[in-house]
Amino acid sequence: METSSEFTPGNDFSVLDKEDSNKNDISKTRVRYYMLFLACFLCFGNYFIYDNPSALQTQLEDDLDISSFEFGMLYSIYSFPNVILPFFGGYLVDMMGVRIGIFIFSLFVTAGQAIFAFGVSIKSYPVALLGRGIFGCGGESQNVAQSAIVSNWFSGKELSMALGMNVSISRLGSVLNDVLEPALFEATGSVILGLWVGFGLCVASLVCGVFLGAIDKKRDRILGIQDKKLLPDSEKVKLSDIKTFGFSLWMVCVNCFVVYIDVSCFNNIASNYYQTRFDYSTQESGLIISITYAVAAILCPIFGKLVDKIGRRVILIMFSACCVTLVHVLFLVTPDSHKPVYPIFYMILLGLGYSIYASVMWASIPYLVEPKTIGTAFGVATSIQNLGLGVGPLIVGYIKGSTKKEDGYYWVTFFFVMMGLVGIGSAISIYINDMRTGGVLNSHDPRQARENCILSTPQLKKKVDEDLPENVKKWLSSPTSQKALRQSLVKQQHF
Ligand SMILES: C[C@H](NC(=O)[C@@H](N)CCCCN)C(=O)O
Repeated sequence: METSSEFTPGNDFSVLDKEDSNKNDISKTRVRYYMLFLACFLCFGNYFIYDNPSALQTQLEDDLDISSFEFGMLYSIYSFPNVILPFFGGYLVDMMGVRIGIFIFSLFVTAGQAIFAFGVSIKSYPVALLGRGIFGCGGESQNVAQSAIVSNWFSGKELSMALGMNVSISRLGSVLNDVLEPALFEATGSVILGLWVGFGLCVASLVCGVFLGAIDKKRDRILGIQDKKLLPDSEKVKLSDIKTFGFSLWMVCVNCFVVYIDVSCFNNIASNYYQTRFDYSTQESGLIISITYAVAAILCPIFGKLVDKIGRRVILIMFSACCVTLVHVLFLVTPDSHKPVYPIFYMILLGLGYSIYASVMWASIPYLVEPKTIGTAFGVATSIQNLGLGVGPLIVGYIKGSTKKEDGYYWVTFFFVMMGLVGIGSAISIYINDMRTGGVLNSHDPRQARENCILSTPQLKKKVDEDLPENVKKWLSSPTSQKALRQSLVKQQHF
């Protein structure tokens, strides 16, 4: 971690005066729970509409008269731009401020769904595709902005719980889509109503975003946090800040790439997988695959709270990578048969692994980078995740099409096992690096561990010895002053 900030005693003591304004910090009051409630529903519409096509696949293919490949494009056109966009989305969040980001990305999501629903209602595939593309331009970045604003309001002991709540409520959106869309189609015989319900949910999420922004602005005013546009150049986030990202952050990205291939890419093909290998009907397969996200909706906040208490983030990431890999090993050794029960339990295990992973991995990111680059870091991780979600299905499709054993699914499952092993390996490398750099991720108080680690860097010790006047050195030698200094530096986002 760079420790380049100029240390001048005058600045430092005035910094400590800010302690007073922190007494009025509304993020330390009950207001933060209203904030969390709004943040949780910010992406509800997004998750609901993302899987609209899969819930209505047969009907959409009929209505729009499209092939399976063209149907798949409804997802690809969302994913591929997101290899690039969330990175800039995160950068933009850090540069222009999270509030404007939330508003713009939510507009893209809502407008995208309106165009998609309109395209389907006039039976125009190109218009529907355009709508999915516009949704993609905001979908992932909205998620990045959600994580960034929650990380501003919750830290230390509550961050994982808060991010876990986000995933839980968002994934309820996925589950609601699985249940509601087919039911609305049954009731009306048309897919249009369900798509406009999705639009309505996106508008509701947009409204949550507006209120979220208003509360966040109030906090900034109280704390005297400057508008990003007014910050001096040295404080502004630069694209080159990405160079400050350390080994652990990049390994978390590798880990995210492979684990999400194992969870999400498998989920995309799981319906056909269960029908082909285990003879389940379409509806039965749909119900079985919804188990993963339903389990996640229940467990994510629980694991979030647990990890805030016990820390052990890297161990939990390792454990979840093991669960996910075990699921695919079990699929590999399970022979094809007629409606066996045990593969249902595999989905529960996948749900368990995914819940731990989703509530721990994303929440580890803020502790691996400087506070001013949190948005950029979430953006980079999301871009790399989308790279996996973009190429994963192509690799799976290629393997399935070019091998015969178990209808191509044997080697597909083998591929998932390999990805899982890379997940375990990268988690081990994060563990080793974390141990070498102060055990920040595994600590139950990562902020404190990071502060300790920062003040013990050789560069800072050298700076103190060489540059500071005697009276400041004396002041610095007291533990109380050191604690105050550490807290001030972190609050001032010098680190
Ligand atoms: C928490 C995690 N988030 C993501 O995977 C993001 N890429 C957002 C997905 C948004 C869906 N349209 C997750 O959901 O596991």
